[in-house]
Amino acid sequence: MENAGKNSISVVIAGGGSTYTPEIILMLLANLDRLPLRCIKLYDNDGERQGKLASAVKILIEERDPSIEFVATTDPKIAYTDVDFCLAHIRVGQLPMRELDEKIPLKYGVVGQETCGPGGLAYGLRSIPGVIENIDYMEKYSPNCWMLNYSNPAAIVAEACRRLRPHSRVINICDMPIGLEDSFARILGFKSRKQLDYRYFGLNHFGWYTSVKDPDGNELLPKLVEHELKYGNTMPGESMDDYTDHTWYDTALKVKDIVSLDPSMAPNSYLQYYLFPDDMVAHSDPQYTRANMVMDGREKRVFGECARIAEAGTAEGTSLRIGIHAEFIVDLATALAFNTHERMLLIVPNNGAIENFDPKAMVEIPCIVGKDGYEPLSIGTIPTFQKGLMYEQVCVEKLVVDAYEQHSYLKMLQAMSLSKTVPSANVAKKILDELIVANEGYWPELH
Ligand SMILES: NC(=O)c1ccc[n+]([C@@H]2O[C@H](COP(=O)([O-])OP(=O)(O)OC[C@H]3O[C@@H](n4cnc5c(N)ncnc54)[C@H](O)[C@@H]3O)[C@@H](O)[C@H]2O)c1
Ligand SMILES: O=P(O)(O)OC[C@H]1O[C@H](O[C@H]2[C@H](O)[C@@H](O)[C@@H](O)O[C@@H]2CO)[C@H](O)[C@@H](O)[C@@H]1O
Ligand SMILES: [Mn+2]
Repeated sequence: MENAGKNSISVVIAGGGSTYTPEIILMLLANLDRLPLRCIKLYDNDGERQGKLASAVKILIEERDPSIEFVATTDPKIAYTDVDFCLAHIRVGQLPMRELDEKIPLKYGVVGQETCGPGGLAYGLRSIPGVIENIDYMEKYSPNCWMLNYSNPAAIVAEACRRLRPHSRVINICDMPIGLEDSFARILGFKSRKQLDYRYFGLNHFGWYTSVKDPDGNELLPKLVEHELKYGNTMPGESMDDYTDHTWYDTALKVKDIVSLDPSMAPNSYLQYYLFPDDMVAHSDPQYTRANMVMDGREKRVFGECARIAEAGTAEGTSLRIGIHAEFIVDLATALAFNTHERMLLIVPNNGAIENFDPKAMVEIPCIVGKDGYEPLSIGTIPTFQKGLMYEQVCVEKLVVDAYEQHSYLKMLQAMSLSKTVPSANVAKKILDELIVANEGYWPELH
C-alpha cells in the first residue's frame, strides 16, 4: 500500500532507542489506513543505542511500505523539521540510573520504584530538562507539531510542562489505565476495553474508576469491584505464568487490598506503593529491582530481536508484538489528526474539572480529543479520602518542580519528607543526600 500522499503525516519518535520504539513502529505500520504516513524519524541523544534498533526499523518499514521515508538521527534539526507528531518516550539517565533510583531508597527500607516515592522524585528532577529540551526543539523546527509524551515520571513532567511551557502543544499520557481497562474487559466478559465507557479521576499513577458502563449504559462497577475484592484484577485460576512477569501478577493481585479501602471505586494499582509501602518493601529484593528485570527481560528481548532482524535482512516471522503502549499513543495521534472525538484519559490542568481540587493541579481525567486538542470532562466533587491522598501527592510533585526551578535543596527535602512512602524526615534526608551524589551531572546543583 502506498501512503506517502500529500495529506499524510510525518512523525518523529523522541527516545528512538527506547525498548518501546519497535512496537510503536509496528502499530504505525499496521494502521496506515487510518493514519497515513509519509515519514518516520527516530531521534535520540545516544546514537549508538538508537542505531541498534534503527537497522531493524528500516527493514520493518521497507517491507511494509517503501514509500515512507525513514530517518534515524541524533541531530535535533533533522529530527524536528517538518513533523506533525512527536511521540516522546525518553529516559534521561537510561536504565542504569533507574536502578539507582530504586536501590537507594530500598537501602533505607523505603519503596524503590520508577515513578513512586523518592526514586520517582529523583527521576523527575532528571527528566524535566530532557523533556523541555525536546519541546524547545519541536517548537523551533515544527511549531505546529503535537508532542504526545510518555516520558516518566509523567505527573512531575506534566507539572513542569504546565509551569515552564504553558502554551506548548504537549499532551502527557500514561498507558496504565489502558492496561487496567484491558483487565476490566476480561473480568466483565467483554472482547475489548473499547466496548466499555469509563469515568475516572486522579493524578497520574494515582486514581480511581468511578464508573464502567456497557454499550447499553448499564453500570458494571459493582460487579467489577465484587470481583476485585476476591481476586484483585487477576482471573480465578490464573498464575504468574499468565503475566509478562511476576511483578505485574503481584500488582494485579494487590488490587484486592487497595479496593477494600473504598469498595465504591476501582483503584489504579499504582496506589499499592502509597497505601501499602511496607508490603511493597517487604516484597522487594534490594539487590535485584525492577530495573534489573527490565534490563534482563524487555531490553534484551527487544534489542536481541532487532539484531536478529538486521542480521537476517528481513523481519519475516518476527517475535516483536504490538502492545497497549503503542495502541494508545497511535490512537491519540489519530484522534488529533482526524478529529475523531475519542474519549481518552489524559494528564491535564484541573482547571475546575474536579470541582473541589486545586485548579492548578495536573490531573488524569477523561477528555474528548479532536483536531484542536482536548476538552476535559467535568468530574464534579470527589470524596475526602481520595482528595486527601491526592492533595498530599500533588504537593510532593509541585515541590519537585519548585526544587528544579529554584535549585532548592530545601524544596527537594520537603518533597521527600511529605511523600507518603517516606516514614520520617531523617530518612528523607539520608536518601536525598545519596541521590544527590548519584545524580551528579543530571540534576541542577541544589543549594
Ligand atoms: N507514561 C507511561 O505510562 C509510560 C509507559 C511505559 C514507559 N514509559 C516511559 O517511557 C520511557 C522509555 O522507557 P524505556 O524503558 O523504553 O527506556 P529506554 O531507556 O529503553 O529508552 C529511552 C531512550 O531515551 C533516550 N534519551 C534520554 N534522554 C534523551 C534526550 N534528552 N533526548 C532524546 N533521547 C533521550 C535514551 O538514550 C534511550 O535510548 C521512560 O521514561 C519510561 O518511564 C512511560
Ligand atoms: O517496569 P516496567 O518498565 O516494565 O514498566 C513500568 C511502566 O509501567 C506502566 O506501564 C505498563 C502497563 O501499565 C502494563 O499493563 C504492562 O502492559 O506493561 C506496561 C509497561 O511495560 C506504566 O504506565 C508506566 O508509566 C511505567 O513506565
Ligand atoms: Mn504510566
